Amino acid sequence: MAFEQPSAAVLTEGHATPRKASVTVIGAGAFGTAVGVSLARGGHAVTLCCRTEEQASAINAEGENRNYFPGHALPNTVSATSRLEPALSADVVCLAFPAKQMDDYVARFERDLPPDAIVINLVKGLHDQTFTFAGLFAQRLPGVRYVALKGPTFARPLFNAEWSGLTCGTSSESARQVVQDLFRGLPVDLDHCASAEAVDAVSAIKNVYAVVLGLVASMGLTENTTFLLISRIVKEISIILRRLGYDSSALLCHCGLGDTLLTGLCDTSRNRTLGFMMGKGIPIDPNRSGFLAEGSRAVTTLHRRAGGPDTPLLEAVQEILAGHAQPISILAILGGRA
Ligand SMILES: NC(=O)C1=CN([C@@H]2O[C@H](COP(=O)(O)OP(=O)(O)OC[C@H]3O[C@@H](n4cnc5c(N)ncnc54)[C@H](OP(=O)(O)O)[C@@H]3O)[C@@H](O)[C@H]2O)C=CC1
Ligand SMILES: O=C(CO)COP(=O)(O)O
Repeated sequence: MAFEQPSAAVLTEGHATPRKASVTVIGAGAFGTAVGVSLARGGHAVTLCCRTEEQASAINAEGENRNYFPGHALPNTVSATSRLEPALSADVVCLAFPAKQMDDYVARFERDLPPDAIVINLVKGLHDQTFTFAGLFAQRLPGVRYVALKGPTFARPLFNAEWSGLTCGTSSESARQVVQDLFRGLPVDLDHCASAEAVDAVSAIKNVYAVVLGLVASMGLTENTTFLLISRIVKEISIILRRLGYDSSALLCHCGLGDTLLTGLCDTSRNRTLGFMMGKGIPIDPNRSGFLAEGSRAVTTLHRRAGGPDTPLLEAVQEILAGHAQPISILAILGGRA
């Protein structure tokens, strides 16, 4: 599928009338495809960067991403490639791959990404050394205008153009403007947080607590107990954000409470499903292909950096996910006081 790339550097600071942008989305999975399709509907030219040439060729030949959205035609301004380097000169580069791949991609960005690029990070995870990906980019790619774009947004409803909310976490005013221009006219409500670190942190932390809610749901608890748990989860998340020195107002943005509830309460969530299946004693490999439950990985970093006696749910889920405690042990926490 061929299309004309719009000229480079369109959405620049101070531009009076936003023009259409070229957007690269790295990761042609569920969320990368959904975001790419949304932006294409807004008139932008989108390149999906696939892991394999086989997938890229199939998308270009068939006009659909049959691995993730079979039977759904992609807009003709979406194309696919497996060649990363040329795609990095787009106006905007979106990241939508598993968190564990971030170090590899950052190494490639150091080599091939324009130093003042705009990077929109959709990945929800933590980094062993810098904790947030915002911190990683600040350290390794300091010229890059980094945006953490996270929200209560399952891929399929976004793909289906249902109204969704996203938080634009960035300290760059020009990048914020670009994100607003990108989503103009689309069914996406954007709110803003000046701390990309806080947005990154909260969107990874909520995955861990979605596992907790899945565990407890598997034990058939009532509404009261579920919402007691939610109340305690919100307290733990705010304790963690304060302890790490992040702006806890991110909890009130779409990426905070909204995503904690979406992921923790909806069966579509992979993180909640992981907890639910563990609670039921059904063996599940959180690393198996096609089931990306980021909370299972983030929990170790989160626990090491922010765990303490005042975060007993985090302590419990870390032990359970590490195989050191039985899922039922989560119930012992519910009677305690924060
Ligand atoms: N910002 C937001 O609101 C949201 C963010 N997310 C986050 O986005 C990220 C991606 O999630 P999602 O799209 O749902 O996941 P999927 O599993 O649907 O897609 C993952 C993508 O990453 C690729 N991938 C898998 N393994 C590797 C690897 N080793 N190296 C390079 N690429 C790889 C996959 O390629 P292949 O198909 O070849 O396996 C696929 O393109 C996650 O961090 C998730 O938490 C998810 C939903 C909402
Ligand atoms: O982050 C998500 C929705 O906002 C997706 O949640 P899961 O990764 O748990 O499926």
